[in-house]
Amino acid sequence: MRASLLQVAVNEDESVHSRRRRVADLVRDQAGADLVVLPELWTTGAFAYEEFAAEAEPLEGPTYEAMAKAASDAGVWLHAGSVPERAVPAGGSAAEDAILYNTSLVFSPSGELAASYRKIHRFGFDKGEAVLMGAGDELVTVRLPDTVLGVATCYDLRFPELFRGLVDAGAETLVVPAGWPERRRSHWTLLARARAVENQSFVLACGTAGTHAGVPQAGHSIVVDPWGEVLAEAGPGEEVLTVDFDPATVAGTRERFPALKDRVLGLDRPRH
Ligand SMILES: O=C(O)CCC(=O)C(=O)O
Repeated sequence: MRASLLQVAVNEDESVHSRRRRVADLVRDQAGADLVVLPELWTTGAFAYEEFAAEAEPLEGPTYEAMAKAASDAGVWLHAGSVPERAVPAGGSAAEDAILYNTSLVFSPSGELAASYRKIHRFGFDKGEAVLMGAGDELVTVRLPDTVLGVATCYDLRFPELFRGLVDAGAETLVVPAGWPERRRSHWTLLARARAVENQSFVLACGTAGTHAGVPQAGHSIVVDPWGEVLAEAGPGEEVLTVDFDPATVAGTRERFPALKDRVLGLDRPRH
């Protein structure tokens, strides 16, 4: 299986509109890949908190439309990274009751929406995304012809129980779009490898490059195999990271080294 991770540079000198067009062309250039992956919030930048409300889109907004078309033009599965989604709860009125979510979109090679995922763990503690956006509450997996994707977003990478849930739901390839900052790059690489080893799964983690809102991005998108070996790693700038991998390695690794079978469940609750 061939995957291309598009490590997009998100800089303020490019408008959201131009970047959307540029990224759609980049996706089209990947015809021949099986899966293309984009980063988190690449339209605005993950740290451009002041842009979220202005650039938020309904689920089927301009990014959805551009990415659905790019996926079908290229004939690829596309994890289109995430967008700031503006959602109006049932019974609410559009302007006042809208909630923003950090929502990932996955398209099939015919341009149909195969899945969407609202980021569960919001980053920022008492500011930024954590206060500006709502939290998702559903785990999402996507069945491709040769593997099952489990999807998570950026800060989710720090929460191993989410990934265990994805593995329990059948995931074999964990896809993590991100806007990870350079100052914590060592955590990014370490956590991507840890999630791969402990879940005996491939990890495809795609970050952004460039600097926005004063936050230099880490780049260094990474693909890790179920044994924790790094198959490919990008540098710091905009880059297309292409890797060929065999999804059957997951079943082989889980069979030869069946650590997942030795799990003791319920340890997250006190016993006494
Ligand atoms: O956990 C981190 O260090 C970075 C997380 C982050 O930047 C995000 O989730 O947007």
